[in-house]
Amino acid sequence: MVGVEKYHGTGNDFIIVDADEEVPDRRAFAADLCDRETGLTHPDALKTGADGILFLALEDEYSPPRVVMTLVQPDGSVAAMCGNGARCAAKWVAERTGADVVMIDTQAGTRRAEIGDQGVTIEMGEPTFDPDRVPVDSDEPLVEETVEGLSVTVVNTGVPHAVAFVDDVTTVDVDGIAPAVRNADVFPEGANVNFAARRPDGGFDQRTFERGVEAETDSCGTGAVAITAAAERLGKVEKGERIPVHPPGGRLVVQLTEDDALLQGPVEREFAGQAALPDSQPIDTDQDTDADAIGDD
Ligand SMILES: N[C@@H](CCC[C@H](N)C(=O)O)C(=O)O
Repeated sequence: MVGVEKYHGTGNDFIIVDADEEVPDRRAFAADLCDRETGLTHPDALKTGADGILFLALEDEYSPPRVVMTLVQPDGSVAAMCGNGARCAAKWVAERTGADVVMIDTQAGTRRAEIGDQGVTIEMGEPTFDPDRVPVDSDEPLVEETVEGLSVTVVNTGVPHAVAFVDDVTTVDVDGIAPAVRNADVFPEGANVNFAARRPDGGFDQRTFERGVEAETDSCGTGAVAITAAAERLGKVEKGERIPVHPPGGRLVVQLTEDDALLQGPVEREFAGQAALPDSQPIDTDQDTDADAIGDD
């Protein structure tokens, strides 16, 4: 059995596993436990399954403490970054160490997180529209360009995102529209697909179809930052403003600075328990289970 905990950030839910646990096949483990019908459940679980598994390697000899975060998604892919996952990881470290600042090592870079009265705030790095860095198969940034019939602005906020501004997110057929955009040839590594609509409070409603989950999720932190960055690029908001972004699972706040983006919101711990390895995964104590042992898909 493997010790697991469950956290969520505005409904984007993650199973957290200490990287010291023996999990020989992380992809199979993620597919098994994240399944929304048959995956991990518990009396205190808000939902069966999860949007991914965070394998966390705590390095508490540092001050502030550091943690190496590896997100394995339900389809077995490893995402370079996850805004809500990183916020959950920061809270997990804070609960173990008492620290209110945590450094999170991700494949997209090291990110600083602060745990406080307003929830967990993470420095997400500077969003980029550079076609080589999103990446997109184009010489120019994609700003209000049509992809598979949808007008999108494309930005990397740790992972690639396409953002479509619409009048009302509630009427969008996300499952009908997003998969073709997510898989469009112009995105060599795929893209997450976001729909955003202006709110009277100056913020945005958000719905996101996530790569790796291959479904709409209740929240996406890198998506909230992508919406705000695209809005700034299009002159809808300004740097320095605190922009409320409302995914179906709650409320996030994004603030763009000259060279960074702050993402803030609540994080909840649901439960701790044990999970069985899939039948094909006998524990082999000789196997390497370092975070690096699993590569990008
Ligand atoms: N939900 C995450 C994003 C996770 C990564 C994404 N699915 C991808 O593969 O790019 C977030 O909160 O940012």
